[in-house]
Amino acid sequence: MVIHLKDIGLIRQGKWILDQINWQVKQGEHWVVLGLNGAGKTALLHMLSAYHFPAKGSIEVLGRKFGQDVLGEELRQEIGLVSQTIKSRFYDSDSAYQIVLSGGFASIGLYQTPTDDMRERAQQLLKDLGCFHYANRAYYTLSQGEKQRVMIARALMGQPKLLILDEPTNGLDFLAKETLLDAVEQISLRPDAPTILYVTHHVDEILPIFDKVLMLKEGKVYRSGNKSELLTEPILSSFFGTEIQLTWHDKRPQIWRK
Ligand SMILES: Nc1ncnc2c1ncn2[C@@H]1O[C@H](COP(=O)(O)OP(=O)(O)OP(=O)(O)O)[C@@H](O)[C@H]1O
Repeated sequence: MVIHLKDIGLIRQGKWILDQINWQVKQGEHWVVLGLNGAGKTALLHMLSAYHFPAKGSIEVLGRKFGQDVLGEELRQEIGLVSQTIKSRFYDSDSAYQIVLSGGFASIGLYQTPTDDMRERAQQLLKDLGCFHYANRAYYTLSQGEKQRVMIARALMGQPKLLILDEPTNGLDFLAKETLLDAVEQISLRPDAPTILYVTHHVDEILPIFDKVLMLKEGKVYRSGNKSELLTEPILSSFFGTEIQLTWHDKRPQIWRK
């Protein structure tokens, strides 16, 4: 089991921002976590990465039980997390290559000397993610879409078992978004592919590689399970609280308000 949450509740400032969360992610599955603003998606991800501890329930991630096993840094080395919060912590003057390399040490900034293997791996990842031609450019000179792909390459550097992408297409134009989604698809085909959790509020970003969907609403699991059963007009309409029309193009869903 990659993730096992049993009746999880998380309190912030006296309020249950997550409650009664039951969720199991098995090896080989790729999940989309779908929810509107404020649904609790980021809180859930931070909990999975042991930045937050639940007030109730039990949680196991990558075979580690929270509260029993040693956690924190050790667990985070096995998780590749791409989120706005992480992105804003990088030193702007570092090159794309240095930032990817730093992923091998799970550090912000490069303080240790990378091995030849690490350099080779970083270069290969930059190529795989289509970032090689700007590898030596300072991070701050990159566009949002370029930065985002560098962040994903960095997250893969530590050969994570779990890759969490938190709204990775935020601020990207149509083409940059599609390029990034192509990259996500490619990652799922790698021989060392991690389990991917893709967090979004955009239904059209649910790629065919994602078979499973966790629908979060107001801190609770609205529904979770197979995409084919959950992405229907009645379920999406009641989830979003408005009449939804759903169509599929190339195995990707699109929705409109009726
Ligand atoms: N430290 C905190 N103190 C109080 N409330 C919090 C705290 N952190 C989060 N919340 C609240 O918990 C709820 C869930 O927040 P969260 O950031 O997880 O939502 P989200 O689904 O990621 O939303 P978005 O799509 O807008 O990023 C929100 O109502 C938020 O205001």
